[in-house]
Amino acid sequence: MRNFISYKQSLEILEKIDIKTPPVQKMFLTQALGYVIAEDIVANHNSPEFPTSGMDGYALKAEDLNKKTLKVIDKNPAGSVVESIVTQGVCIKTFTGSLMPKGSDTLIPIENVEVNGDEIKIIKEVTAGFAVRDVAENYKKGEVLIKKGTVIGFAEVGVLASLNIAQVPVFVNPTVAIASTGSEILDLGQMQTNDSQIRSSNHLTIEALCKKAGANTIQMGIVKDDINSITQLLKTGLDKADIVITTGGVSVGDYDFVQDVIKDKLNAQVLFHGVTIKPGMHLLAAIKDGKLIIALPGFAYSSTVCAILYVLPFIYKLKQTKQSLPIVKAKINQDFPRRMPKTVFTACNVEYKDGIYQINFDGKKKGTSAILTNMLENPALLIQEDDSKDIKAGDMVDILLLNQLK
Ligand SMILES: Nc1nc2c(c(=O)[nH]1)N[C@H]1C(S)=C(S)[C@@H](COP(=O)(O)OP(=O)(O)OC[C@H]3O[C@@H](n4cnc5c(N)ncnc54)[C@H](O)[C@@H]3O)O[C@H]1N2
Ligand code: MOO
Repeated sequence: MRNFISYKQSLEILEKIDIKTPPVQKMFLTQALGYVIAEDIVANHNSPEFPTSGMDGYALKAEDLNKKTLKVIDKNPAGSVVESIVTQGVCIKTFTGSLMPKGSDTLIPIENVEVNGDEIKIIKEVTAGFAVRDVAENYKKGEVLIKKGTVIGFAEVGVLASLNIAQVPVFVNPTVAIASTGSEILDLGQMQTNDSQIRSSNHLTIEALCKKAGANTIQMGIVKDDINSITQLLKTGLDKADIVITTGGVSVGDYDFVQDVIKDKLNAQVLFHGVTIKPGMHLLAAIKDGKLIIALPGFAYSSTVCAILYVLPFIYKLKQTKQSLPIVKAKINQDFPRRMPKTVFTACNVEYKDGIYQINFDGKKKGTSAILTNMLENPALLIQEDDSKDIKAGDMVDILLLNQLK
């Protein structure tokens, strides 16, 4: 007899799994986008190192701001260091990004002066210290700029570049092996020989989700409902990957062999088999030699939802990030009664309007868990917890933003 557990319990079990810290590798900065930084990144210098001009203009002493005219004694282009010194009554033409010349403390922009030969007349005053970028305005030597566990995005790339870190220490990404089981499913391009055969989408949907989450993937393709083939496939997956995912063959049919293979052939430790969620009630999670096996149901919507709910958070965990699923509040446009004592995930459309997320079910198809097309365009999943009440139009509800999955 299957011992069903709640969604919450199933998440707790996966959260408790002890995992080894992944190895660290050095990655060229240009290749490091999306990887997870394996060390705190500390500034090894002040930025800027010296007072620097933030505008094009004339560097002078603040005490000279009330002088009628000032003599321009030199030019100070960005990229070179001017030797001349600003003394009383003189200024140096200085540009955005140039170091402030010695003796100066204020930059008067070119728009604020009239130029007559080698003299300037101030026509609009500025305050003392104007347009001078202070030492360490951007960051200070010794400051932790990027914390270990951060996913490298565009801003991290820029900050690492400004620190001249060409090789970034990152964690090796986890590897996920994916296979779909079923004697009725065909891979891309495979010849159809009878009417009951359908194209497999699951192995490719899940590969795409895992790749998006930054995992390396091993696509193992399709295998028939045959105990030996499934056993062999799972063994190969366990050899090569940190997580092995299968789809199909986990419910109660005569040909649902995946569970038997996991339990009896591999002698894996089953963490749970059966969760009170819709879709995905037959989901099975097991551990073998420190590797996680997740056997998802065959239906396309079920396997996709369950991969999002279970596989992605486990990838985040293996990657050592604090990433989590993008769950936010949204306003629902219709009543939505509670249908069953399960945690239910229903596809809806989401838009951000009038400062809040709003959901509706326009054009969403009703039927079995086979309907993957409900996840096209601007989809989200409405989450109804197992102990939740009937939802009323206008209520704020929890949704999972599918287009913001990382
Ligand atoms: N008597 C019962 N029958 C079923 C139950 C049940 O409790 N009692 N549960 C239903 C639910 S809920 C689900 S979910 C499915 C899960 O079954 P399996 O995981 O064993 O999956 P299959 O039977 O292999 O396939 C289900 C369905 O999905 C299609 N499929 C399979 N693989 C793919 C693929 N790679 N890409 C696209 N579509 C796929 C397959 O043809 C079936 O139509 O069981 C219910 N039955
Ligand atoms: O468990 Mo199934 O995934 O509900 O359709």
